[in-house]
Amino acid sequence: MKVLEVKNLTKKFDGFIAVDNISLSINEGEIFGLLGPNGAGKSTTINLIAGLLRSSEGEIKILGKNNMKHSRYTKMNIGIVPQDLAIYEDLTAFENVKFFAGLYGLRGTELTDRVQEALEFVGLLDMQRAYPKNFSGGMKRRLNIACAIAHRPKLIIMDEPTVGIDPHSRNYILQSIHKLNEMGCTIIYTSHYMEEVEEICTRISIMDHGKVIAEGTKEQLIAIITNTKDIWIEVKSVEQIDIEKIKEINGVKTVSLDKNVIKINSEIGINNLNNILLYLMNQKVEIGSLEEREPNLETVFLTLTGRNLRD
Ligand SMILES: Nc1ncnc2c1ncn2[C@@H]1O[C@H](COP(=O)(O)OP(=O)(O)OP(=O)(O)O)[C@@H](O)[C@H]1O
Repeated sequence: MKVLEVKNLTKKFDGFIAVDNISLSINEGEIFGLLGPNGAGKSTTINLIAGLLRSSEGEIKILGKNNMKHSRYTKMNIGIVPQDLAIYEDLTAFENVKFFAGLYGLRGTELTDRVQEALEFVGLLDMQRAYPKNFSGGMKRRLNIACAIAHRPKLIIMDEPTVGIDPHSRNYILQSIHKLNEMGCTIIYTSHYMEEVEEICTRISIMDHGKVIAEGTKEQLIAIITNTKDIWIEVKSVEQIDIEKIKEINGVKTVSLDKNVIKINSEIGINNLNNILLYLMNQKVEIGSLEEREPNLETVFLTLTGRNLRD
């Protein structure tokens, strides 16, 4: 069953195109990743799906129904974990989840049970009477998730839920996504962290400048650049390096600098390592280490756009 169908979706803000004619189709049970740098249009897409923004063009169907014409039905079936925390500091953890679950029409003991179930799910049941103002960033984020799931939505949308939180909470959140998925929820997960998307998502759309530039499983996306390899060279200093000169070396497809690591994507079958090293030696660059790596989604993004995901 299709949980979400997006057809030719476009959103303009005063003439600026934030989402540019994208189409997506997400099946029940998927953990779908929207990967892209800041400003790619991920949050706008999510706000359109959630019915918080009206599209300029295109159609969105959730569980087969148009999200604007059947807004109550679709809202009942979606849980949104927004990028910016949406919790009330002067309500307890319990009252926060109760407030959001109440908006979905839950009442009485069913409401109390669902609130406690959601708090238990995110590991905050012991803290139900505490006020979130005393919570760590990760705990607030987990409370935000509890608020989004208490009404047991079929589709859960998480907008960069691990930004700025400690590793313990991060792992907790990633594990909870797997658990929600095992319980039958379909998940849309946006991030500009390639590692997370690679780790948890069954299928991924790469967005840039409002467009979907590639879509598939991690393996399918990497197959786009299967005839290449990555060479990472750690150097002591980068001042003497001219990236454009390395790009001119036969077989080199992309070159980027990540602090003091030169990341080169190069065609397989062309032995150009000597030339690359020769260039660096001529520039009197001291080499710390050299590593050949399997390409990952970062390389896919760089190959497709010429830029790093986290520029
Ligand atoms: N209400 C708005 N009015 C005008 N421009 C907007 C509005 N909302 C978003 N934009 C612009 O649309 C583009 C896409 O923004 P969006 O927040 O969807 O990107 P994103 O991929 O979610 O990035 P981030 O991770 O930074 O949130 C950006 O250039 C942003 O400045």
